[in-house]
Amino acid sequence: MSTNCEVRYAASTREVKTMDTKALRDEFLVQNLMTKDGIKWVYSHYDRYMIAGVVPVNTEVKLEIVDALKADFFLQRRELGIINIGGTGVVTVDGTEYTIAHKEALYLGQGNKNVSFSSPSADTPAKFYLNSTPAHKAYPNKKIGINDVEQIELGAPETANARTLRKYIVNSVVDVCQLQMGMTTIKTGSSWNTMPAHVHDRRMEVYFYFEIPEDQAVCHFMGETNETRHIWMGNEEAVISPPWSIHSGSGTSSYSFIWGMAGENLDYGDMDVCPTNELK
Ligand SMILES: O=C(O)C(=O)C[C@H](O)C(=O)CO
Ligand SMILES: [Zn+2]
Repeated sequence: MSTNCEVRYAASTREVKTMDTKALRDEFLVQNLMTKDGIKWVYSHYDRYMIAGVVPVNTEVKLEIVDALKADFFLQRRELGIINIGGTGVVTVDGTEYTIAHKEALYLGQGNKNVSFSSPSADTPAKFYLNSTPAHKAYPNKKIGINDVEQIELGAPETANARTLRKYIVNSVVDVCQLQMGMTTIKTGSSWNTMPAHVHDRRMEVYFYFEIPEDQAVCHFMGETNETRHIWMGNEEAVISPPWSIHSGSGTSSYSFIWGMAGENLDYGDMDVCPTNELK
């Protein structure tokens, strides 16, 4: 079993304007996240947000401390959101087992010491997507089943942005310090997520794209509204969105993504919408 952690520093708007394709991808794109029998973390200096994937197949995978945290245990000063995009899995937290089915979630508050991930079936392993943020208070752990999520329909076929947005870890569903997570699925025939685009300088965000067919891709848009950039993304890849950046995408097929964010407030609706015809 292995745990590793890559640290990504925060880039400024001035720096990003000068980046070529490789530099942009190295800075913001996160590939090969879903690690079999191990955990790969990316620690972003934007709001000290941590992103990981774990696919327990043959062994139980422990949530191990990483050096970047300089803590006694992983959740000593952090909270953790977990969404399972694979087969049914089990998360064991200080002796309590939570069975997490496909597209169910678990919130773990600050202070939990022993956390591990396992799959009842190696043929259909769980695929846990993990986001973690600094926490100042210990809120109770909570499983979020499919009936607990807040679901809203957005967009329309006429504007190719019809999609279903599901809020899993938001403060109207579960008490949190700063973490918010949810899932958006684009309807067949539509391609755009988060269009009209928005910026929320109060919060950074991370998108994890999945359910992209093998031979298809999503073009993710980022940057300032008058200086946008794009990153082509494949299945089960994540992209870091700085607080000053738009985050939107258009796929060559339908797809889903998990959004996660943290920062100044817990107000999901706090967004500055960018008029579509003013994007450059
Ligand atoms: O499709 C959308 O719109 C989204 O999923 C938007 C994200 O939830 C978001 O950017 C929240 O700030
Ligand atoms: Zn956003």
